[in-house]
Amino acid sequence: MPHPFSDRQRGLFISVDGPSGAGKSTIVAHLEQFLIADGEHVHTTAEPSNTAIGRLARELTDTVTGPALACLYSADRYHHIETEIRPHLDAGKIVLCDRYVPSGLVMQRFDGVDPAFLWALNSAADRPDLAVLLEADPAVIAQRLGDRGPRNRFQTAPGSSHAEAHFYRQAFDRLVHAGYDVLRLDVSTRTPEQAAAQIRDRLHDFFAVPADKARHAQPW
Ligand SMILES: Nc1ncnc2c1ncn2[C@@H]1O[C@H](COP(=O)(O)OP(=O)(O)OP(=O)(O)O)[C@@H](O)[C@H]1O
Ligand SMILES: Cc1cn([C@H]2C[C@H](O)[C@@H](COP(=O)(O)O)O2)c(=O)[nH]c1=O
Repeated sequence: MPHPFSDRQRGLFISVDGPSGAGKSTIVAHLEQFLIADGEHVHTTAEPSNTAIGRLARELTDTVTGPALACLYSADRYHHIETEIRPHLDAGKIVLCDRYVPSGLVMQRFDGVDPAFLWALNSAADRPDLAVLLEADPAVIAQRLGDRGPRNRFQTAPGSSHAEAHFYRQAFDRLVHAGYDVLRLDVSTRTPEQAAAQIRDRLHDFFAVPADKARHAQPW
């Protein structure tokens, strides 16, 4: 049996992003349960965070647009890193984050914000040990959103699923260029359980790395 993650001196930071309705929250919940069953110490969080800045960002998303909203989300991200993500990593936990930098590179594109500006805002955020990007056929996403109902203004624009898929492809290139370890996972036909199991299997690669040599999330 490989050593449990918890043998590591510092935890692991895993982010999960992807199109609205792709299944991020459902998959993160399954992954958390799998890891807990493996005996790991897990802290699950999300962005926008459950702090004053995060709540403000969520509340203002329908009325504030463009660079102002992008700054609000990145302010929330840096505060979230400082007050929640790093402390739990320092305590040796696996931190699962539902939306992170990739969402910051994608969602504000709907308001026409320059991708270079978005990268400048987000480039100093701690790099996850693994950034999972969910992908799905835009028609499948549109169907899921139709069944569930839109939750934000980004999901109501016609063709939003195709635009979001395009923005995510560009974000993938940016992140890989910046040295992110990215796992792309197509969830068009996988169940959420299958997707979570695949992420857990990918995390097993980290077992093989001795704690003192393990890559830590570093500011980029
Ligand atoms: N792999 C899947 N196959 C079929 N349905 C799924 C799958 N994953 C999620 N769903 C369903 O799609 C809907 C959206 O899932 P979920 O809320 O987890 O997505 P999300 O990416 O977190 O959405 P949002 O970005 O809006 O928060 C839910 O009704 C969920 O049950
Ligand atoms: C991190 C982040 C989030 N958003 C927006 C996108 C959605 O409107 C909400 C999150 O909704 P969820 O159902 O809780 O996933 O926040 C954003 O615009 N930019 C960001 O960086």
